[in-house]
Amino acid sequence: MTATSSLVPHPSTHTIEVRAPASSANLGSGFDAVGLALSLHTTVRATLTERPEVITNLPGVPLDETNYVYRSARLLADTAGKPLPPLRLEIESDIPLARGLGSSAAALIAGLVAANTLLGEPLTTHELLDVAAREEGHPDNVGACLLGGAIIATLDDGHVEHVHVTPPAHLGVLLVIPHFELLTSKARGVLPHTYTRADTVHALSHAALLAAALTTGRLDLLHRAMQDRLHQPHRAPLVPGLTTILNEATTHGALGAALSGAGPSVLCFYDRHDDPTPLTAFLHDVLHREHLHGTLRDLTIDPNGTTHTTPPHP
Ligand SMILES: Nc1ncnc2c1ncn2[C@@H]1O[C@H](COP(=O)(O)OP(=O)(O)OP(=O)(O)O)[C@@H](O)[C@H]1O
Ligand SMILES: N[C@@H](CCO)C(=O)O
Repeated sequence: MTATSSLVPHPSTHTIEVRAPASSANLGSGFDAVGLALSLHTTVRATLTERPEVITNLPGVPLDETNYVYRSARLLADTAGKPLPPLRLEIESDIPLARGLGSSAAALIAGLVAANTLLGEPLTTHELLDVAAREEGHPDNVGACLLGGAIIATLDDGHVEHVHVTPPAHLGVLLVIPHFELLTSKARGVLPHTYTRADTVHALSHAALLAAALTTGRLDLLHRAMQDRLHQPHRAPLVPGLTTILNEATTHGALGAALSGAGPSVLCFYDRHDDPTPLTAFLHDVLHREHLHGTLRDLTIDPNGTTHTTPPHP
């Protein structure tokens, strides 16, 4: 069922509920190229209405049309060349903001998908991915959020090419989520503008190995493949405990460790066939030693990506 061009809502399509997952970008060496969808979610219920309205459980985000979800819906309408009718947005999220877990990508994708559905699906899924990647500047978080599982992607001239990977079911994800925010803009601001040839060769060889490890399910390669010199060493001063976790997590049972996205969360992969107790004890110990308040979460990989449903009409 499509919305009419006069935007008079059809009773069955005037509300749409979109569920978008969290994501962890980079996985070490896949800077701006690799993303993994995780089992935390932002849910947006969007309704065509008389006046713009935003309701949310998130602290500190705008409650008007400047809200990022609303701006994303407008971006979709502008890209499709259609007017956006006033929306009521009910946003609920358990993705903590500015922790390297793709909260902004989930907000962006949820707004794009909600508006695309309400306006009669003018854009294909791949076009949505292109719009989202152009908006964020990189395809890693938005690709994983939209498609689920893991994504390996490039962004050239505004267009994404990607390979979608379903990681093995026994790949476990432990996350240290510090109780402080780190804006992506700040964590990108500390990165150098140029790199040596040695660092460039290190980066491309490890990113290639990471892509191969993910696509073939070679979990034994993750630790080596996730090694990175492009961003993590430069961001380490912003994230207490990061260097210790990167250097020592595998000796406590991790398959590999990385800064999650732009941080400050830190991700450890582990094998669900193994007992994670030594790894969780180590991570708690790092938090304690660094006097860092944070939460340890054992998450699963979201295989579905962003989904939408039309709730029953009251
Ligand atoms: N559901 C939402 N509604 C409105 N604004 C949001 C929402 N989710 C995120 N944002 C905005 O995005 C900002 C966080 O974006 P930022 O890119 O810095 O971090 P992140 O996406 O959580 O982490 P990363 O990109 O490293 O994975 C928040 O401070 C807030 O302004
Ligand atoms: N690839 C991005 C993810 C955060 O948006 C970065 O590390 O800056």
